[in-house]
Amino acid sequence: MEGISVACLGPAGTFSEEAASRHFGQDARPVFCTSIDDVFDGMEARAARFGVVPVENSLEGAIGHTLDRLVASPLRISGEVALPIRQHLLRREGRLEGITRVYGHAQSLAQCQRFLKDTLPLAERVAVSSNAEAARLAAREPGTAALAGKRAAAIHALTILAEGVEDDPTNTTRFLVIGETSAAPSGHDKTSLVMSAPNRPGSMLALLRPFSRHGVSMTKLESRPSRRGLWDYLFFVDVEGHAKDVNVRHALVELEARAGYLKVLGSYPMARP
Ligand SMILES: O=C(O)C(=O)C[C@]1(C(=O)O)C=C[C@@H](O)C=C1
Repeated sequence: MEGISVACLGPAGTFSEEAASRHFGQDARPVFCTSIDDVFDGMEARAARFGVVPVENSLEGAIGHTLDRLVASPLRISGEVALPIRQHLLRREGRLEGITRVYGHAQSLAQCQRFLKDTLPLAERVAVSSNAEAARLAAREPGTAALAGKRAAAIHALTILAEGVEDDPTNTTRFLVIGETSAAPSGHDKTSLVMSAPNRPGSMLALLRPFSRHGVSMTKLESRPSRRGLWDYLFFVDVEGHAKDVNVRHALVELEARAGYLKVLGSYPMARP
C-alpha cells in the first residue's frame, strides 16, 4: 500500500491521528490501534514503520504509560509534535438538555473538569479508549455526549454544542514519533534519555552536573517509579542538542560513568511551538 504507515490510537478522528498527519503530511497512512500498548506492540512486530504516541499534556502532565514503555522498548524517538488540543462537546441532538452521560478519553475528561462541573454536573463521566471512540459512542446512544475534536465530530456527523471546553485555552499535548532509528542532526534538536541515580546523598546532583559543565540546556526532568523496587525511581530527561553534537556527546560520556542506568531514547528535531 502507498504512503508511510503510522501506528496511532484509533479509531479515525483522534488527536493522535491529527498529530501523525501534522508530522508526515499527506503521506501518512494511519494504522489504528486501541491503546498506547497496542501502538508499541504493533511497532515492535513491525506492523507499521512509525508510531505516534502522546507523552505529555500541558494541563495533566506526563503520560506515564508512554514513558514506561519507552524504557524497555528497542524503538527510538525520531520526532515530536506539539498539538494544541481543542476539546468540544459533541452530540447527535442539537441541545444540552437531556445529556445523562459524557464519554471521553480519561485525559480529556481531566482537561475539561471545570466545564463538566459547571455545565453538566449531574451527567455521568465515562472514560473510553480515545476521543474518537467517545464520539463514535455518542453518535449511537441517545442521551449521551462526547468530548472530542472537530475531526471526530465531522466523521460521526455530530453537532458541536460547545466549542473549546478545555479548562485552559493553552491546552497542548506533545506526541512522540517512534521508529527503528532516531533522526539525523537538524541543527535544532532535542535528546531524550532515561537514567537512574544510586540512592545516596548528592547522586542526583552528580548526574545533572555533566550537563551544566558542557553547556547543555535541560528542558525537562520527570521522575517515574522504576517498578524494580519500592520508592525506586527513573529520571526522564530532555536536553537541547543532538547526541552527535560535541557538547551533548561529552556530557553523555560523563553521565555513563556516573548513572546506575542510562539509555538514550533518541535525538530528534524540536517541535515548532
Ligand atoms: O488521541 C486521542 O484523541 C486521544 O484520545 C488520546 C489523548 C491522550 O492520551 O492524551 C490525546 C490527546 C489529548 O490530550 C487527549 C487524549
